[in-house]
Amino acid sequence: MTGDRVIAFDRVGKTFDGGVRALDDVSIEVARGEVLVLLGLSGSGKSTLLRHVDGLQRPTSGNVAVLGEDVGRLGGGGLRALRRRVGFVFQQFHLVGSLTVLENVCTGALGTLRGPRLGLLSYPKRIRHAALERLERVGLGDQALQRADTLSGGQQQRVAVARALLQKPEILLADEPVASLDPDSAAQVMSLIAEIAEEDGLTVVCSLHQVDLALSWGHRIVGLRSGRVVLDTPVHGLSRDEAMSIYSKVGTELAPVAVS
Ligand SMILES: Nc1ncnc2c1ncn2[C@@H]1O[C@H](COP(=O)(O)OP(=O)(O)OP(=O)(O)O)[C@@H](O)[C@H]1O
Repeated sequence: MTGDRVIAFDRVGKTFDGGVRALDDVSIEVARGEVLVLLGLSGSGKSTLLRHVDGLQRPTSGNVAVLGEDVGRLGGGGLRALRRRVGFVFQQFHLVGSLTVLENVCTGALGTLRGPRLGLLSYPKRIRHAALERLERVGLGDQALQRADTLSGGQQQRVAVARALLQKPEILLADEPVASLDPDSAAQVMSLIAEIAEEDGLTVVCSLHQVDLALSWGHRIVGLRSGRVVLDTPVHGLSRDEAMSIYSKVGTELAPVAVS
């Protein structure tokens, strides 16, 4: 790993109230521009790991460093500043269906604006322009003034990606961003994310359940099982069977593979 590392988990453990050990001794580093895909069974800790990157959750033990900040030690102001540099896309797109597509993208700037906003014109012109530019980038410039709930699922997720990109994040977190989409739309959204990552040098950490998409669009796969890293390897040269073995519930644990 070079000095261009933007995320570093050092022996991170997370135990929730009630005793669930969601992350167990997780150490991973992510380089700038890398597209890292998290794979693992439901409940293996993928969402919990993502939520530690922008401080939505804090480790019980170990250390999380993101963009040079020790996330566990950040206070409210520090966390808000970090979150302006880290975009998040979720499985459920979290758009406001009754608002236009463009206004939904504008809401991505709310963290930088004072006071509430009501209506598209309440956003500064520079924000509206930037939002339209992001929409064009995801291929939805023509739909800017449509209600968000008139779009297909794939289109809505592309709006959510545009919203996440509004603040020019350095890291994009995506928690099962294509789980609700049909295979074609899923491939489109993943290809879009990978393309933008490549063009902007954006670092992406994305959880997926679709191994084929992970192999097509990821640079590297980290496999989690019961909160532990059981596979950490570049996608190049990884077979589908090796990737699928993350999901086997029985048998020996896979040895973590060192990443150069
Ligand atoms: N806030 C919480 N309080 C208590 N337990 C939690 C909390 N969040 C997650 N867990 C538990 O931590 C473990 C890991 O959950 P997590 O959501 O990170 O898994 P996941 O791999 O993202 O699953 P999925 O693929 O279903 O989204 C699970 O056992 C889950 O029930």
